[in-house]
Amino acid sequence: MHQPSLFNEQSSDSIRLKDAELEYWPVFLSDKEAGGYLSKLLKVTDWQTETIRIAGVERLVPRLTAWYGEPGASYSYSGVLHHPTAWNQELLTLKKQIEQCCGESFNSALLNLYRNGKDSVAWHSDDEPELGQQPIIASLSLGAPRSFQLKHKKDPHLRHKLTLTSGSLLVMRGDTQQCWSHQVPKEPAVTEPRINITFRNIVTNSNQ
Ligand SMILES: O=C(O)CCC(=O)C(=O)O
Ligand SMILES: [Fe+2]
Repeated sequence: MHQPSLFNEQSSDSIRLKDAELEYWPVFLSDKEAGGYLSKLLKVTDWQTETIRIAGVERLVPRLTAWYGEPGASYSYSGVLHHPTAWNQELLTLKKQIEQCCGESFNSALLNLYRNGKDSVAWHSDDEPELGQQPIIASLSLGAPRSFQLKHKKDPHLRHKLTLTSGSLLVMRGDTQQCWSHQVPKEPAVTEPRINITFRNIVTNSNQ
């Protein structure tokens, strides 16, 4: 289904999956705009190397991460509490554009840098209590196209795969996080970097 958006010229596709609400804008930003943001954010972002503990063993997370947002939008993942870095101009501009497009507001963003195809994110859902009951997550991709896979938690044969291209926007709503997991698998043939930014709304004392 191809629907023109009310707010910009780009059109979005609804991805029809049981127990999920997914909307995909293949060209939210032009190639040129996306390339500009990619090179700027590669440079200015406060990239961190995180560790996670799996079965008692500390391991490096196979990507770099950064957490931005309003003061107070703290978020714990992998057992660590993250305080946000203040928004920069690029992220504020993107946040505004995305908010207008999808009619939601966000107070924080998680940035992931996949340096090449050896970097990845394993199966998970973004269902931390700080994100509220039915989290709305807007995921912007810049750089190398990567595969994004979804798997139904109760019906694991139900799967879906899409390629997130540079400048694309994927919005996940409703029961998507509760009912589905997602991952970005390793793709050894990919040599170029990719940044993914997920805009999120952390429930804080002032906005609940
Ligand atoms: O890189 C992506 O497309 C997804 C990242 C992701 O799932 C996350 O940050 O929670
Ligand atoms: Fe995620």
